[in-house]
Amino acid sequence: MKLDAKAIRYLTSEDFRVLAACEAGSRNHEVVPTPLIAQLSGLRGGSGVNRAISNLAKINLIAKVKNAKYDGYRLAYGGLDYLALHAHQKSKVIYSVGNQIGVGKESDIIVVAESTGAQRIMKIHRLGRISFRTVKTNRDYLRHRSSASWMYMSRLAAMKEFAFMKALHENGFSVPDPIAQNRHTIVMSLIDAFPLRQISKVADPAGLYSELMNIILDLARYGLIHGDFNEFNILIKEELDPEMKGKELTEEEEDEHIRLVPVLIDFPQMLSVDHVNAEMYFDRDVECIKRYFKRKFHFVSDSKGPTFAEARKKLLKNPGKRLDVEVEASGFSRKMARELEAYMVEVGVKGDGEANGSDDDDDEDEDEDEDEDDEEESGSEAEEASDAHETKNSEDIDDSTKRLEELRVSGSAEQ
Ligand SMILES: Nc1ncnc2c1ncn2[C@@H]1O[C@H](COP(=O)(O)OP(=O)(O)OP(=O)(O)O)[C@@H](O)[C@H]1O
Repeated sequence: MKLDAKAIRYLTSEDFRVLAACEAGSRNHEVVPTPLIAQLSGLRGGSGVNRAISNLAKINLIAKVKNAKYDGYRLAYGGLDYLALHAHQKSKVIYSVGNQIGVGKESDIIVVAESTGAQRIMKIHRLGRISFRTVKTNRDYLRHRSSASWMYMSRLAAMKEFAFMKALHENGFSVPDPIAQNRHTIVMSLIDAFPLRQISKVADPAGLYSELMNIILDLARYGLIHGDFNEFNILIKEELDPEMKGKELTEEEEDEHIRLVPVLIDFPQMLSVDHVNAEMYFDRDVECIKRYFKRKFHFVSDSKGPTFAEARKKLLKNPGKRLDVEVEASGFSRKMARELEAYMVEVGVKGDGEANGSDDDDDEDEDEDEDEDDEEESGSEAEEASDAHETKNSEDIDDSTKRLEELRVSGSAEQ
């Protein structure tokens, strides 16, 4: 399921039309019959369609399936990736594709660039990765689309993440710039930073801790709970104090004037403060930071940390700014939110459900082991991070710049 963009250059506009036809057909066909693909592609003459089909199947963008009644094809993950990439390329959001820098449980994180060479991040949502076989297919939200559900759920996750990132960005929260969304992908600015998980020393843990708690409270003031507020989803940017910029500083002076700026990422599980379990999610976000600071930085705050009641009070003092309501109105409807949530709870995506519960336990064990080494800080947290949370390092990104694959599509000029 890894994205390999190399073959995109050799696809013609005809190939893309057939691929799009396969996508369209799979909305209501488990296996899309070959004649329907031909019809939906709008291409006249069978030979072109057949050539395109065999091309696409050869590079695994579609897969042949023999049904009891007829032969046909289904769109593979790679096919959906190419359709999304092609769309981003046509709208000039992406010009080339570089390294994969992160593999989450439900996403791939890839460095891409626009034509000027400026780097961006593309996040490909892959909700089907935690096999749909674990999901009972008699669920309402899957009943009519059992094979297309990975596509649908991944698209919902991307839509939701983009809508929230946009709302947060517009309201001054420190999040990546949302650039575009297509199908199951979003494109955002690249944050040159490490996840909190990889930061081994913090000069002022109390300061960073209270900043993070303030973010949780600010979100609630805008009607929102992150729902997965943890050391993987908080990137820490190092910024020089504005008044020191442009001055010649020694390394020590520079260290003294560096500020740690948290940038929040990963929003598919965000929820409203009106959610039935809002308090539980709010408390879990707070607890997660408390626990992490204790374990990692041996920091325990004097205060108990914010409560949901306090957050509510803040919200009442600042009525009118409800991003949960704004996002709903912007197109990510309540029905979509429910469908995505039902899926996430069922398969244990994010903080929910049993599957994730056991993950948390694993993480706990792993971190306890780490604790023993903590006195002699190894500084190699990145290597210790689990595969599920493989993360950025600057070398990967530099390396990626050198190896960007251009996305020129042979037929694209005609379109
Ligand atoms: N805009 C960005 N700039 C730089 N790095 C990023 C960006 N977005 C994501 N990353 C990197 O990719 C990693 C995974 O991203 P993210 O948490 O959004 O994916 P995920 O699939 O939800 O992960 P998981 O479910 O495993 O937590 C992050 O920890 C971060 O290191």
